[in-house]
Amino acid sequence: MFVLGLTGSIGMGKSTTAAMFRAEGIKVHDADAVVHSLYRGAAAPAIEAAFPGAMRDGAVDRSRLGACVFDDPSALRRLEAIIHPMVAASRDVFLAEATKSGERLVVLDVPLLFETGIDRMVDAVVLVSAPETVQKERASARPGMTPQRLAAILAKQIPDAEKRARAHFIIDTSSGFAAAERQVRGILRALAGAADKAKSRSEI
Ligand SMILES: CC(C)(COP(=O)(O)OP(=O)(O)OC[C@H]1O[C@@H](n2cnc3c(N)ncnc32)[C@H](O)[C@@H]1O)[C@@H](O)C(=O)NCCC(=O)NCCS
Ligand SMILES: Nc1ncnc2c1ncn2[C@@H]1O[C@H](COP(=O)(O)OP(=O)(O)OP(=O)(O)O)[C@@H](O)[C@H]1O
Repeated sequence: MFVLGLTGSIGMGKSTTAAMFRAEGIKVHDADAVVHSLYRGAAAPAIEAAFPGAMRDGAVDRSRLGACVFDDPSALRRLEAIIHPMVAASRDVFLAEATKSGERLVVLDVPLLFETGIDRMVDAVVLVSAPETVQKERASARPGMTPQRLAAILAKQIPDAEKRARAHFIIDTSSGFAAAERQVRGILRALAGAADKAKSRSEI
C-alpha cells in the first residue's frame, strides 16, 4: 500500500484538497477531524484537567483552547503531549484497516506532517501551497483570527519555502478549484504504478 502524506500551512487549502482526494475514491485519514472528535469524547477529561476553562457544555471549546495555547509555547507543548499520541493511535488503526481491505493508496492528511516527523514515515509528500498574500488573506478570514494570532501560528510552523523544498508534489491552490482537482488527478496518475509496487507499511 502506498502512503501519501498531505500537508500545508494555515489557509493553504489542505482540507479542500483532501476532499478532492476523497472524491477520487481515496481513503483519507484526517488528523484534524480525529482531534475534533477526541475533544468531544476521549480527550475531554485530560484537557479539562490540564486547561481549566477550555471546556463548554462537556466538550472542548477549540477557540477557548486555542486562546490558551497559541500564545503560550509551553501550554501548546502540554496539549501536543496529550493529543499527538492519540492521533498516532488512530492513524495506526486506519493504516491497519486499509492494508487489510486491500487499498492500493491512502492519504494521511496531517497539518504538522513535517513538524512532527511523519514525512519520514510516508512514501511521498504532497504539499498544498499558495502565495503568501493568498494564504494571509484566507487565514485572516477565519473566525477569531487576528494578525497577532496568525503571526504566532505561522511562527510555530516550518516556513512554506522549506516545505516546498522537501515535498515530492506541490499543489498550488491559487488558480482555483478546477486547477487543483487536475493536479490531484495528475498525482494519482503519476503514482498509480508506484502504488502497485509499494512496500508493506506495517512499520508505520
Ligand atoms: C489549539 C486548537 C484547539 C485550535 O483549534 P482551531 O479549530 O481553532 O484551529 P485549527 O486546529 O484549525 O488550527 C489553526 C491553525 O493552527 C495550526 N496548528 C494547530 N495546532 C498546531 C500546533 N500544535 N503547532 C503549530 N500549528 C498548529 C493548524 O495547522 C492550523 O493551520 C487546535 O489547533 C489543536 O487542538 N491543536 C493541537 C493539536 C494539534 O497539534 N493539531 C494538529 C494536527 S495533529
Ligand atoms: N483550489 C482552490 N481554489 C480556490 N480557493 C481555494 C482552493 N482551495 C482552498 N480554497 C479556499 O481557501 C480557503 C482555505 O481552505 P481550507 O479550509 O481547505 O484550508 P486549510 O489549509 O485546511 O486551512 P486551515 O489550516 O486554516 O484549517 C477556503 O476559503 C477555500 O475555499
